[in-house]
Amino acid sequence: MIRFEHVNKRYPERGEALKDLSFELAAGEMAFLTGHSGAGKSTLLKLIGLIERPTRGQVVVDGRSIGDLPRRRIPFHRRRIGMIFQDHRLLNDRTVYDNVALPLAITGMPNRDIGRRVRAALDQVGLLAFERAHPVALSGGEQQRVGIARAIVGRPPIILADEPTGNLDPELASEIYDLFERFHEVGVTLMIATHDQERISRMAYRILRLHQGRLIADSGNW
Ligand SMILES: Nc1ncnc2c1ncn2[C@@H]1O[C@H](COP(=O)(O)OP(=O)(O)OP(=O)(O)O)[C@@H](O)[C@H]1O
Repeated sequence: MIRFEHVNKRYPERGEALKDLSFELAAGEMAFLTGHSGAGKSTLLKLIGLIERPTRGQVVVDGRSIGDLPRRRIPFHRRRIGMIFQDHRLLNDRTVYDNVALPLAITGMPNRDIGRRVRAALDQVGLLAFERAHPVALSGGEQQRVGIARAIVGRPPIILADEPTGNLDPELASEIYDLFERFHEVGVTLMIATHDQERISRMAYRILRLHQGRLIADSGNW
């Protein structure tokens, strides 16, 4: 589903963020990505989402090398990926409904279909009652779940999460990880970047560990 082949990423002003990175994530697999701050976790996720492009090597998603994907194909590629960020990046002047509807609205989907999809996504994250609320009126955990609803509303086969629970207390974080496991159970491919060592060792999924841009451990290959 996702394959890195000898990938390097160099930021002109900072040097190499990823070095000779190779791994493969199978369809339906759930994996954690960990490592110190600055190890390259966000960069790796950005390469999959085509927010950044590799300097060398290939990133293959769904059997297609995305490095040379024409600009006009990028929106279609991104629609297959739900991205979740630590700071959830919600629009505070829009309702919860509008925030979740946004990725569908820009595809030109009819409003009736959008309504059905948005309510299904909000139901999955347990926020159906909040569709008219504004994000500021919600708790941190609820806001994060709105961000998750927005990521899944297009039913992407891949979910990438970058420190999705960094600002949440352990109980709220557990709720978010329960959700990820539910997505995993229905066949979504997930990669979750986190510093939360205690949780990832307890949850017993594959762990990819970066250190200074190199993959230094991969429990899937042990
Ligand atoms: N847009 C950018 N421009 C220049 N350098 C960058 C950019 N993004 C990341 N870097 C650099 O690349 C390296 C890897 O950063 P990255 O954000 O991928 O690490 P990370 O493991 O996600 O860190 P954290 O856990 O702190 O989020 C760091 O040295 C960082 O300063």
